Amino acid sequence: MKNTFKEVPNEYKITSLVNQNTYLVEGELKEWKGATAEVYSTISSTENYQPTLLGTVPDLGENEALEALSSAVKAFGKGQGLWPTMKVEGRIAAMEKFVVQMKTKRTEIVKLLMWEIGKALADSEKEFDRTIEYIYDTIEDYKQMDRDSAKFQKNSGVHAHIRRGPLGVILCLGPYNYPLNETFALLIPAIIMGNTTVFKPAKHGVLLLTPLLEAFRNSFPAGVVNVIYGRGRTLATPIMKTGKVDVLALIGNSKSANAIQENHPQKNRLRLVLGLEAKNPAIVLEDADLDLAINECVSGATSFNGQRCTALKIIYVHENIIEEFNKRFSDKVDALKFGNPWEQGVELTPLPEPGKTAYIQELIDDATNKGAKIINKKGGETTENYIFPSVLYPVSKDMRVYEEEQFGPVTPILSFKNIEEPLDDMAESNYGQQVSVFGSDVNTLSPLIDTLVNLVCRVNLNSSCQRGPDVYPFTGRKDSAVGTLSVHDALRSFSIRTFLASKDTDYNNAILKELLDKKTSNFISTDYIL
Ligand SMILES: O=C[C@H](O)COP(=O)(O)O
Repeated sequence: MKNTFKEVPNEYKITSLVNQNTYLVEGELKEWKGATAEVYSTISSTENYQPTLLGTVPDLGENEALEALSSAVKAFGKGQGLWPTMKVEGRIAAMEKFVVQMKTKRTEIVKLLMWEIGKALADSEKEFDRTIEYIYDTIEDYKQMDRDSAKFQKNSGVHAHIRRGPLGVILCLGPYNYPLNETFALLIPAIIMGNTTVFKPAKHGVLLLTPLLEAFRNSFPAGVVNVIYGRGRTLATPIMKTGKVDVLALIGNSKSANAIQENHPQKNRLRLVLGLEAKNPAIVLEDADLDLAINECVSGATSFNGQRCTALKIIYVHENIIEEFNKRFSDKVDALKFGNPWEQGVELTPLPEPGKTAYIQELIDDATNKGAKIINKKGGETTENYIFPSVLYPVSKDMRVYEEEQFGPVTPILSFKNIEEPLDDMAESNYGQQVSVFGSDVNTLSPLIDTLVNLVCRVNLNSSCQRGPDVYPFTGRKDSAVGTLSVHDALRSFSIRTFLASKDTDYNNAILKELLDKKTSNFISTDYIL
């Protein structure tokens, strides 16, 4: 593939470096005078290819990691802190103050999203807007929490008033592919539920948080949000070793999650909220609408270059339609447009991880050495920062691309004769997030869907896999997830149901009435007196 360099339009040029020289602890943006790490984009600003320097971030060490932890521990204050005891209205006001400021940073953040992780303009804007919506929806859901779910023994002689309480100190680690939206899918519900947090952004997609640090600082009480920069393990290891982290919230891979949680001295006490790998399959049945199936499979496998945990990472096609499917799928992949994120109609964009093209090439070499072919014409063509999507067929179980989560532009295809073949593979897989099934006969689909829901957590009928809308539960079986995210579920994942109980006497009832009449009580009131 030719180098497709095009002059960067003025509005998207990097005119000044983002030199982030502070980190956020105890409500203070502390100046850092030690070592820094340079942040590069794999997108070139010049015709002769070279990565573009975007700025620097502090390369913090153990002392600063522990300082951030102490700040969060102090803010939680053994349950007595200002934030965990604050009334619902106070927390909502703080979150609203934050989101109002965040909205003013859209242009700046969208531009950094494009440069830092190569996300196309329209998708970067979508990520920003989706995150704003996520915050507002979270606030609304928080107001309504538990109003429809409390059940207590009637006529027990005891009144119960329910609330959701915080869990304590949360260590949050976000992913590079959604450095804003998925990171905030952890951080926002964790904060609003009254927890205090230490947050380390991903290596790519780190500078785009700079415009938000002041908003974090001035919206929440000191120590509620602490933001540190540096290498994940260097910072997370000493933090976990203290045993003072109550929840590890991470979106990334299970290897990192395991290594980090291992350091906690009382692992049984540590709660986990994890979004991990997936290998979501598409199953294309013989009677599928092929136009629809191919369109959905191409976008499902290639959007954001396959760097989505929800991407279609393996495709099973019935043997009677495999030839036609492969031909049309490959042609459609070859027609995808590669370019810089701000280019009109761009569908494939530079990969932010410099080593990614080599890894994808390894998977391709391994598969082709074992008998698969690259069946699309442009498959495997490279530039300095990209490798064009390869469509591999026939893929077998001894190939790495069958097993590994490629998280990049390569799509393995297998054919099947009996539906038990893909179903058995799914049952044996280490993952269990979602599946897409394409077909039209309800008599076939109905029992199939009944089985699929036992293997994964979301079945997409005649459509590709995705996380949204963000109010839907987002989780997975086996190594794909621990806990559930989404607007509604994350509030529950980051809290515990607690209640105030009192014997049904005139004396208690008088006190309760006064307590609950206070509009700002964290306890949901009379609805729950049974
Ligand atoms: O990387 C995993 C994301 O949760 C994918 O989200 P998405 O389906 O909205 O692209």
